[in-house]
Amino acid sequence: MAQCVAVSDVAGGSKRTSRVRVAVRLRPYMEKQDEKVAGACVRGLGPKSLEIINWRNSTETLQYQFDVFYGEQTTQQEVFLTSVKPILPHLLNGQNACVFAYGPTGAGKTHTMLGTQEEPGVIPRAVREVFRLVRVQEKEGDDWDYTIDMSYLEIYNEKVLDLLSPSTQDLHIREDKDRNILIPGLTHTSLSSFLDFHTHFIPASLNRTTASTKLNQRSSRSHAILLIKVQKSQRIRPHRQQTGKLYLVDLAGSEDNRRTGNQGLRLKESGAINLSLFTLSKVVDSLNSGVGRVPYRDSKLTRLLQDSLGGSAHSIMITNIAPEQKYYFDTFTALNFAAKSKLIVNKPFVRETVSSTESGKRARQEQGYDAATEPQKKRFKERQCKEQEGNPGPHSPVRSSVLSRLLALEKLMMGSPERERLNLLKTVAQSREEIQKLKEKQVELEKKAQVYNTIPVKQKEQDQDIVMDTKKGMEILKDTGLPPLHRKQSAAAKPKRQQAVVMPLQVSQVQTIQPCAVVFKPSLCPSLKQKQYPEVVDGKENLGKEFSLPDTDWESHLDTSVLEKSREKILQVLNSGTLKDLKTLQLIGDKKAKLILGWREVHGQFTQVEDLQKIEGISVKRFSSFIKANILSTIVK
Ligand SMILES: Nc1ncnc2c1ncn2[C@@H]1O[C@H](COP(=O)(O)OP(=O)(O)OP(=O)(O)O)[C@@H](O)[C@H]1O
Repeated sequence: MAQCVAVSDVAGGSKRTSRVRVAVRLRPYMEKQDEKVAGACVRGLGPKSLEIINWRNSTETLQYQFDVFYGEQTTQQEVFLTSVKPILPHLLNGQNACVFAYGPTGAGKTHTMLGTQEEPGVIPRAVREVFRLVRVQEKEGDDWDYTIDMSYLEIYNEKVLDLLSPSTQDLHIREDKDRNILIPGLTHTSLSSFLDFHTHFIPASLNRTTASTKLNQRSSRSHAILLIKVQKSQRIRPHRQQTGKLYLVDLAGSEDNRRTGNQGLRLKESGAINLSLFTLSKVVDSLNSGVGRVPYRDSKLTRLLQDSLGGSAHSIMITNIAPEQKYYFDTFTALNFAAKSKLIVNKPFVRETVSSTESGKRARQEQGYDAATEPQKKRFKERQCKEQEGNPGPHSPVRSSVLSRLLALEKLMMGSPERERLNLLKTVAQSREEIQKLKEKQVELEKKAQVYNTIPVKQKEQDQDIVMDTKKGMEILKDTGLPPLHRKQSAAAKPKRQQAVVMPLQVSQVQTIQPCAVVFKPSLCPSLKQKQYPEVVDGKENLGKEFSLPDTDWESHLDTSVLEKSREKILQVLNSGTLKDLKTLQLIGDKKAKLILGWREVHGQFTQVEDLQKIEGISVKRFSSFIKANILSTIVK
């Protein structure tokens, strides 16, 4: 019978828990030219900390503390030596270990895990080290026989596919009565050396589903999980057996479909990728809070990683991030996810079996799943090694005292709720002030324009000359395409662009929709001014209140640049707004705002405002009311 023995019981030492170590790796800038122009949005502060601009308030930065921070210059060897090598000896003691690379697409996960021939990554280095450790044990002549085997699978579009025996068959994930996770039919290939591993791994890697997206020429479209199993069997009585499993996981990247340019199948793949990563984050949340059911079953990925997260494994998560401004929100999300994962506590335990009739029977049953595909296993059968799945039992309950200590730490790290609230209030107050100033400026300019209309033509011409004299004025006149009088007004009325750059870190400031100085088509100006638009109650879905311009051609009355600007602003709020920001949009109430946040979490950013129609309950008609209400409210305020 399988016995779970706590490490402390085996070693006789003090009770220890092992938490998931979290490392963050920043990849170098890919385009040096871009680096000079835009600058990085994130930077390291020390060997464990980094900072990123706070998008809510660009005068602040958010600082994060992790177990390790690897800057752009960090080599593959340093990553391996400091984060991965230390956990590998546990495999030879019947414990599990897991290394997984997380992060947005194109941030360097595959580089970290697989690397290149010149710069091999974690996978080849770790497998080589496992063989070295086993050889050392064998040389020392202990009482154990060791065997090493591998399985390699990918989760593509929520299907589990065998990469060692490629087929389109979706393998089922089963759980036995001891809550071990099994995959009947998955190939287990015995390995005799590192070279042997290479022979099987390289062609299998080519079976992995990759495709080109706008952001990454060879983007991984699946989660790849390599499983290395070390089994040891005692030669003498009582013939104990231990199994240690090493999971090496290259997760597919979280994707922002606006930037990946995904469509059709790519979009579907992306949906599956984001959904499983979303579930992964829910699992992490649930483990951290220590309450409720942990939703491992909600995705294949989390089901397979069940014993690596919150379970028995010694885990390290390497979060890969990119420095470019265009990755800002992906980086921000990845860092927050990583900060959550840091709070998980794993309690390692040894999986040990004592050879008996019962265990022998069970081992034969499990072997039945994959014996046909393993000719090399015969070599090891000579050593009379019976396979025993080494999956751990139910995940150890996270100790509440540790959790509360860690949660308190998180609170400190992320800033207290009070502080957050004050910051939000400050932002709202600043926005209101800005709106007020813009309104005043607009009134003032309208007055000037009226006075201007009463000035004799000659005087107007002189004034125009003044504008035309300056280069800037020339550009403005050219841009607006309006008669001189209007042009002059619009040029002056253009709101000062808010400084978006904070040196040395830079980020574009996200603004909630604010009234801006707008350019009406001349014919529309008087009519718009006369119209009375109903106030839409802030944060409520006022479906009954419609603007009185006709539904169909209202856009044709507006200048295209104004329309574009308004749409851009709406899109910006949709993609970056908080729940509160979203509720400032016309016709978006609490429910819709939450649906938008949920959609964003799963699918990434909206490519265009029309994407809103993909959200449940937003029909074509409702969308057209939404767009009309929001554009017009921006203009009329
Ligand atoms: N630390 C690094 N040093 C040098 N180049 C790197 C580093 N990290 C990533 N790169 C390069 O950046 C590009 C994207 O990296 P990679 O393919 O590993 O990203 P990814 O996160 O795995 O993306 P996806 O999820 O789309 O597969 C590759 O050309 C890779 O060689």
